[in-house]
Amino acid sequence: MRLIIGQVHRNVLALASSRSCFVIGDHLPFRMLSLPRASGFHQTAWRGSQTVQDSGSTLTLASLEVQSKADYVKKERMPRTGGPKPNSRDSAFSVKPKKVSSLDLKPAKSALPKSPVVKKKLKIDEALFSASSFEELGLPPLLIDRLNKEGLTSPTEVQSASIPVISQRHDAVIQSYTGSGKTLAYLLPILSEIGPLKRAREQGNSEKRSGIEAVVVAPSRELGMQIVREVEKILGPDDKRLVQQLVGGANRSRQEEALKKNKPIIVVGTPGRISEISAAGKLQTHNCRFLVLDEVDQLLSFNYREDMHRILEHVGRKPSTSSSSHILGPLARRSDRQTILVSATVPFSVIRAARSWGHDPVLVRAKSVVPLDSITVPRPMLSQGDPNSDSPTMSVNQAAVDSLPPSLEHYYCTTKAHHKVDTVRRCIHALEAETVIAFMNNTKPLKDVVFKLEARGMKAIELHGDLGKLARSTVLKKFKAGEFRVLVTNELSARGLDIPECDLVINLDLPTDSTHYAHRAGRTGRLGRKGTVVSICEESEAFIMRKMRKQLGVAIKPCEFTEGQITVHKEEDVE
Ligand SMILES: Nc1ncnc2c1ncn2[C@@H]1O[C@H](COP(=O)(O)OP(=O)(O)OP(=O)(O)O)[C@@H](O)[C@H]1O
Repeated sequence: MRLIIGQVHRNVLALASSRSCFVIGDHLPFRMLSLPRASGFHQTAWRGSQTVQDSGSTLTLASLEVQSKADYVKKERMPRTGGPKPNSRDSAFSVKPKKVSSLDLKPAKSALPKSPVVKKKLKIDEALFSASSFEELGLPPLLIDRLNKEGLTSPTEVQSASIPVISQRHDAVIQSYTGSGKTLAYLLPILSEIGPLKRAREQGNSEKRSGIEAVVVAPSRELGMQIVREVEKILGPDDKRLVQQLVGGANRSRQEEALKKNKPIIVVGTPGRISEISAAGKLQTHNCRFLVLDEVDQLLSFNYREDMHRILEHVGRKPSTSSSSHILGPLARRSDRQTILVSATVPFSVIRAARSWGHDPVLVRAKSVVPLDSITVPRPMLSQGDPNSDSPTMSVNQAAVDSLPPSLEHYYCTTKAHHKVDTVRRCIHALEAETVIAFMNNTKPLKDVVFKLEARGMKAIELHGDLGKLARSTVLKKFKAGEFRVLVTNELSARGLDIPECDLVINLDLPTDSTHYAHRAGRTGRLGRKGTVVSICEESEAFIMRKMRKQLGVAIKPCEFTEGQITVHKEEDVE
């Protein structure tokens, strides 16, 4: 059976008006952002303070020993005066009907294996694209040429909002749902300023810089390499040596040699490797203008504490000779670099961290830009003492809600543990899924599932941290090329991984919370394509799915797979 994913209806009038009037929150006059009029940059007609939710567990900069302003003004949430709520499903889309991106029309790459599975192309949702063009956003002509050569002709909504803000040198937190184009949302304004495609400066107005000008940090090797490919694609074959990967698991001395020989302008890597090479004195980032933390909420977690501390302390910070900077601490030197924090899930702890960098930081979403100072502590945090209030984790859930692409369908089904693999097979057949990512929590049972799927005639391959870097990239290459139908993996692949053809995500083990659910789910439905998420659990775990449905505010429908069909139950039938 085929699933029919309904078109998202859009409120034409509301959005048309949001394009013509740029209403900024009370705290930030329009001129403060000094954005080019022609940018087509806008926000919804939504005024007053915004609330971003807090995570009790995530580390803040303060806990990384970076001084924080910590001025959490406990403002009551202001009523909205009109226009759609920024995170509402409908408001996540623009109005203008547009042509399908030419990316979909691109011929298959010649590097494919000899007999690849011919997969159907999933249609990109054209509504995800912004009304403004790359030209209107003020990108330099050379950069636009390169984008066009790669089939990128229109910016997405979040790119349209981010590019002018970053070009105006604001520190920014970029939040938008998975697969909405956040990588280019920060790379394009950076590559407008550095490297061979940058905008021409008026004579006498050019800043002389040398060395590394941008550092991008990502939590996994896979995501790091994916960002490197994206930069290489834009720089083009002649200049791709100007980006250097510094991911863990790869040969460190080769990376150090490449830094010396190629003189890159941008490095992309994982926290451990970047800080390791920096500590060894082989990576000079004092002149760096941009520091990007992709998947920032994960990077600020405890695991990365020491490495992130070093990166935040060194990137874009001149070695200090005066004693004053020691007295004043990191805030005294923070204006040297522009800091960009990116994630689909932005808990309040990230907002708090970003505030400590100052430099007019703003929160950028697909249709809104607000100063961070106008964002208040979320309601559950204010009412922690209230015995009737939900726990503070409720606040993390809002971040997860914001990150879910609207084009997804969610289901769950129950089965006995030893029938799970059969259920996976029946699910894939019933949904006619061609590119499936199945998530599990542990590595050992994961290998078992691959073995059982293969034994049932389904091409499956494993991806997890026990594999070396080379093996991991080979697995991904093969899976992307269509040699395997199912990728069985763990949390390693939950963030950032971009496999546009993925039409089904299966949770073979339930994710630990709604944030993990959201990131896993986001591996499908990329760029508004259709996507389905099926969680397979035991009867005794069904309550978790019902709880998650409540927290995420999306319909996660109970279902079963029989005779090649999906049967969707009404919730009352199973409760
Ligand atoms: N303007 C554009 N036109 C066409 N395709 C685009 C455009 N911008 C980005 N894409 C493509 O959209 C896909 C998703 O982009 P990207 O990986 O940056 O999403 P994301 O928002 O960072 O997702 P996640 O939150 O999962 O990391 C990629 O394949 C990317 O090449």
